[in-house]
Amino acid sequence: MLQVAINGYGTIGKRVADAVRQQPDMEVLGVAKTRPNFEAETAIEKGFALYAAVEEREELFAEAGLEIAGPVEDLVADADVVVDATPSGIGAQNKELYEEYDTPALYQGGEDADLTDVSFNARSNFEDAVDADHVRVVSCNTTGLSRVIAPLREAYGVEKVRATLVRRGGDPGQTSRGPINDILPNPVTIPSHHGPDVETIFPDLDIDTLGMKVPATLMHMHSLNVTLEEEVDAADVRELFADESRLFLIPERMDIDGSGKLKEYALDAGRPRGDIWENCIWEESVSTVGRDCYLFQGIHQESDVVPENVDAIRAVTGAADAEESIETTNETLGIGF
Ligand SMILES: NC(=O)C1=CN([C@@H]2O[C@H](COP(=O)(O)OP(=O)(O)OC[C@H]3O[C@@H](n4cnc5c(N)ncnc54)[C@H](OP(=O)(O)O)[C@@H]3O)[C@@H](O)[C@H]2O)C=CC1
Ligand SMILES: O=C(OP(=O)(O)O)[C@H](O)COP(=O)(O)O
Repeated sequence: MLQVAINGYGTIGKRVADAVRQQPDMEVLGVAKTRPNFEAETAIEKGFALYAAVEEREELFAEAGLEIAGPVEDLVADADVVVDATPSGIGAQNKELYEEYDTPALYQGGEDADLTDVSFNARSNFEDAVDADHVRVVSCNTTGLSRVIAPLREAYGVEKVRATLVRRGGDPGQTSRGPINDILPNPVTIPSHHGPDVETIFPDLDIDTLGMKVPATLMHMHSLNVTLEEEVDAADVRELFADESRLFLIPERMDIDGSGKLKEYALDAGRPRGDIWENCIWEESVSTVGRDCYLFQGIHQESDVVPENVDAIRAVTGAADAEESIETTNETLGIGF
């Protein structure tokens, strides 16, 4: 059994912890936090060993009646792999700690690409992360773009990708985020960081991305134009996507017209926290004009990177190959509506 440490138990960390717990070949050794808020309480209620990420704050947990298993150093020392899911920039500060204990580490998309040798997307470059010591699981948006680009490249070749990303302003719990009543070019400079980030997965890809932020919390929305190297019927592209386990083609008959109904569907389907691990591509939007392919997809920012983290754990520990890992992760989490 792989012993997995989760350092940073917030939006991503708590989801990764639950997903790891469902795997037959790994278990959660413990989770680390800096303060005894509601997430610390639920971690304890779920039976996760809770470690103090900052030694001086350990007594705050005792004052709140929460039992601490030890300092984060103990957790890192005893783990086979650590998933760092701390806020952007903190992962870079933690790298020294993981190196000190010689524990392989995964970082999240908020960290700079040059923090690690490998940026990871299970469908696209699992092998690059095999036995690596430091791997960055790319951001929710980059994951969403990579999952679509990989099969298109393999099947038809891709000349150029142009993507406009309509980004949710913040997660549902991020009460300090905005905009509240505006539409922001964000970043206003072009390309947005997403294009170069996708190139960490596909170094020779020609891609331009533009970003915006809107007053929404549920999901991101991508408008994609991919110029292929050959003319293809839209029906063939739809078939290609239908074979991809982490792409959900929303059928017209479902009458799902946006992120709100997608989330409602996920909740109705019994998904934990209403999570949607798959890219949600509107089937009717998949169109071709000559060599240009177009589509709209919704990306659930809080959860699409969760299965990717589980697969990255297997990659860095050499526990399984891509096909086996993706299959196990999909089956255990229930990926595929
Ligand atoms: N949310 C999203 O949509 C996505 C986020 N990401 C990336 O994932 C990473 C984490 O983001 P997210 O989960 O949203 O962030 P959150 O703020 O929700 O969670 C981060 C957690 O880390 C804890 N933390 C803070 N400082 C430390 C520390 N020094 N050591 C250990 N834990 C600490 C915080 O807990 P405490 O209360 O104890 O301070 C908090 O619960 C970022 O790189 C982000 O860019 C990637 C894809 C999507
Ligand atoms: O990695 C994300 O988005 P991004 O790919 O647009 O940077 C996550 O949705 C987190 O974004 P945030 O930096 O707005 O919290």
